[in-house]
Amino acid sequence: MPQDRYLKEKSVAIVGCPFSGGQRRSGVDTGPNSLVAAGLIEQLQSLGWNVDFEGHQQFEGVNATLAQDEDIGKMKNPRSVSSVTEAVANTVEKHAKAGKLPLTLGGDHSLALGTVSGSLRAHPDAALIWIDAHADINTPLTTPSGNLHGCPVSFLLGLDGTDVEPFNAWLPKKPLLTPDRLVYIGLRDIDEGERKILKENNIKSFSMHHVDKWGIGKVVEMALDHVNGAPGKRDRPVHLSFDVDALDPSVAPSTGTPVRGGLTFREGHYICEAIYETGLLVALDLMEVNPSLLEDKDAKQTIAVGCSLIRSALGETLL
Ligand SMILES: NC(=[NH2+])NCCC[C@H](N)C(=O)O
Ligand SMILES: [Mn+2]
Ligand SMILES: [Mn+2]
Repeated sequence: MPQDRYLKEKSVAIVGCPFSGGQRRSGVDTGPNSLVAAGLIEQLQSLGWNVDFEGHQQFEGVNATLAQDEDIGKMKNPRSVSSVTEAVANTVEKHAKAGKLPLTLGGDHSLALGTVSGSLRAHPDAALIWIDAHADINTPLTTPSGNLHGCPVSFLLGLDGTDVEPFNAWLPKKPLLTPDRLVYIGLRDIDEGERKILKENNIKSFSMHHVDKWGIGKVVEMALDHVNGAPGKRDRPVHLSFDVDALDPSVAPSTGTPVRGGLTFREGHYICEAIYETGLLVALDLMEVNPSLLEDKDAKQTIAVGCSLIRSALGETLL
């Protein structure tokens, strides 16, 4: 049993975020409730975790804001995304500083601007491991869609174009994250502007090509080596942000932006297991589960996979 080095006790705080304003398909806001209704709390308790859950986040007034949230430049719903992510940052920071592991359930991936900000306030040296088909590193200038779920990482790094209203009212002037503490696994759909950003900032990225070439075991090892030094020397806290669309659509079909050629069921779970084994995990996001897409059986399958990824990241093993 690995030691959870940065946690005061074996406590997980569930931060359910019923929010969909970072993209344009409705239903992803019902993800958190579906995961909890599928028995997630009981499952984590049986793994020996204290589970702290006081109901999903309320996001006071967000529906009214969403209804009249005019674009700023290319950004869609900027005020809603900004106020929600600011609130999530405060919640995640509070739990992390209390020595608990915040588990954020999305909702769309724009929420990670909040979760990672919160983690980094509590653990300034933390590394970010981003599992996704997409890099979500567009800036307000490069975004082809205007959807802010494609942009959270650029804000975390403080890239050109991210010093914009309303976000600059709460994001720090000096970014909390540096490119050397970020690594991607699972990429297979990135935009032209993102490709340039990844290159220019030297951001370590393992695409599906690399997973095929080296296998998932080696890829996770290299990812940890990059953000966290060689085994034995690893001590940086890790924030794991998992977009369920990293998995192949045959495994996790109910998500807003599926891309074929993704991680298998086992590859996805292996990543979670290996990161748990480091004992360094301090926060986990499970994002982009959208149960309203497709048929009921696809939704059920995606929710079940979401729960089992979370269990693996929180220590479930076979033997
Ligand atoms: N979190 C996600 N599913 N992101 C998809 C982003 C898609 C595209 N790169 C965009 O910026 O619009
Ligand atoms: Mn994605
Ligand atoms: Mn994503």
